[in-house]
Amino acid sequence: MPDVKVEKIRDDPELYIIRVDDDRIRYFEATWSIPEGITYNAYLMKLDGATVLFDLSKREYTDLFMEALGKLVDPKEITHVVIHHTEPDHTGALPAFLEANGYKAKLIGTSFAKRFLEGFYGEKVVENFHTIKDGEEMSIGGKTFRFITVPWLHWPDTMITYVVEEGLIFSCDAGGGYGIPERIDDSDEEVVQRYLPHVTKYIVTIIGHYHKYIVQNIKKLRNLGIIDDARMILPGHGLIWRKNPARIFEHYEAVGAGKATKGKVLVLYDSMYGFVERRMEIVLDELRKNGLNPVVYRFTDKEAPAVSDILGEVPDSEAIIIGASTFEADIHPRIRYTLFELLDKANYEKPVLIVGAYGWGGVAGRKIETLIARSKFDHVDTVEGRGMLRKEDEERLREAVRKLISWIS
Ligand SMILES: Cc1cc2nc3c(=O)[nH]c(=O)nc-3n(C[C@H](O)[C@H](O)[C@H](O)COP(=O)(O)O)c2cc1C
Repeated sequence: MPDVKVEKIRDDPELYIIRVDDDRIRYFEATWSIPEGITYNAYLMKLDGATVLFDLSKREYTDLFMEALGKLVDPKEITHVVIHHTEPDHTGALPAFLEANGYKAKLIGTSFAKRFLEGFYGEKVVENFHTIKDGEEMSIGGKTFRFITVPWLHWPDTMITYVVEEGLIFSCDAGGGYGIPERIDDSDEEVVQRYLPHVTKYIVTIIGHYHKYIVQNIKKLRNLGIIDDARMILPGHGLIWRKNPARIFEHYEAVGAGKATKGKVLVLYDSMYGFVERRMEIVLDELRKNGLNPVVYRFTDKEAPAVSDILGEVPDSEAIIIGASTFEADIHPRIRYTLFELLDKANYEKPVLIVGAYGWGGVAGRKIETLIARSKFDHVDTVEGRGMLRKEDEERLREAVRKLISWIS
C-alpha cells in the first residue's frame, strides 16, 4: 500500500519532508523494473511571512499528498512553489494543489519548466510563474534562495535550489535513487548500504543517457563552492543526506566516471537450449580460477532478469562478458535489447569479451562487435562456435578469458 511519510527535518527554519512511498509501481517510466519501489519527496519550509513548497507528487497520489500537506499547512497559505523539474512524478499533483491554493502561490522554475508545465497542464497553471535565470537569487521570508540550472540531470528544465544562509541544497532528481528506505535520511549506515545499489541503478537507467552531464553539472556545483558548504542535500527521491552530504555526489561522480570495483566482472548471456550456457560455465570457471568475482545474469527458458538490474551492475564492473546465441540471423532478442540499453545508458570505457553459439551460420558475434565498435567499450575478443562445445573451443575460451583478465590487471 502506498504510504506517505511526513517528518520534521529542522526546527529553524521549520522544514518538513512529505514523502510518498510508492510500492505499487512496477515499471518506472513504464520501462524500468523496480520491485524496490520509489519515493517522491516534496519539502515544505515555513518562514517569516512566506511558506515554500518544493516540488509535489505524482497525480495518482494527489489525495494522499494533499491530505498530508493539509496537516502541516492550509494550502492557501503557501506563497511559493519551487518546480525543480516538471516530470509528472513531481508535478502531477500541481493542478489540484493550485485549485486548493486559489492560484495564489508564485511558481518558480526555469523557462523550460514554464513551457513544459503549460504543455502538461494548460495555461492557467503558469499564470503566476517566475522564470529564473541561472544563479539568480531571491529573498523569500528572510532567506536567500539561489536557483542554479543543471540541465540534463535529466531533463532540460532541471534546476536546484540553494538556501544560502542554511546551506541546504534541494537537488531535484540529482542525488536521488530508487527504493523506499526505512529512514528519511542517511543516519543509519545499514540503510545507506542497502540503498546505494538502488542509487546506482537509478543513475544508469534515468540519467545514464546523459551521464556526461552528471560529471559536468556536479563540477559546476563544486566550483560554486556549494557542495563543500552544504549542510544537507534534499533530493526528489530516496534519502536525505545530512550526516555526510558530500557522499551522495561523490557516489554520483563515481558512477558517472564508471569507477570499478576490483575483480568484478559482469557476465550476461542468453541460452535457449544450453549451448551458450555450456560455454559460459567454462568462462566462469576460468574467471574464478583467476580470483575474479563474476556477477551473472542469464536469460533462459526459466529466467529473465530485469534489464534495469543489469544496467545497474555496469558502472563498477571492471569488464563485461556477453554470451549470445544467433537467432533468426541476428543477436538473440533479449541480449539485443539489453545491449541497446547498455550502449545507450551505460556506455563506459571497459573491455568486452563476446561468446557465441550458432546452428548453421554465426551472426550474433559479428553484430555485437559492430555495436561495440561504435561505443566506448573496447572489444577484446570473440569466441563463437557451432553447436556443442568441443575441446578446442574450450581452450580458445579459456585463452580469451585470460586475455580479458590481462587487460584489466
Ligand atoms: C528461434 C531460433 C532461431 C535460430 N536462428 C538461427 C540462425 O539464424 N542462424 C543460426 O546459425 N542458428 C540459429 N539458431 C540455432 C541456435 O543459434 C543454436 O542452436 C545455438 O547453439 C543456440 O544456443 P543456445 O541453446 O545456448 O541458445 C536458431 C535457433 C532458434 C531456436
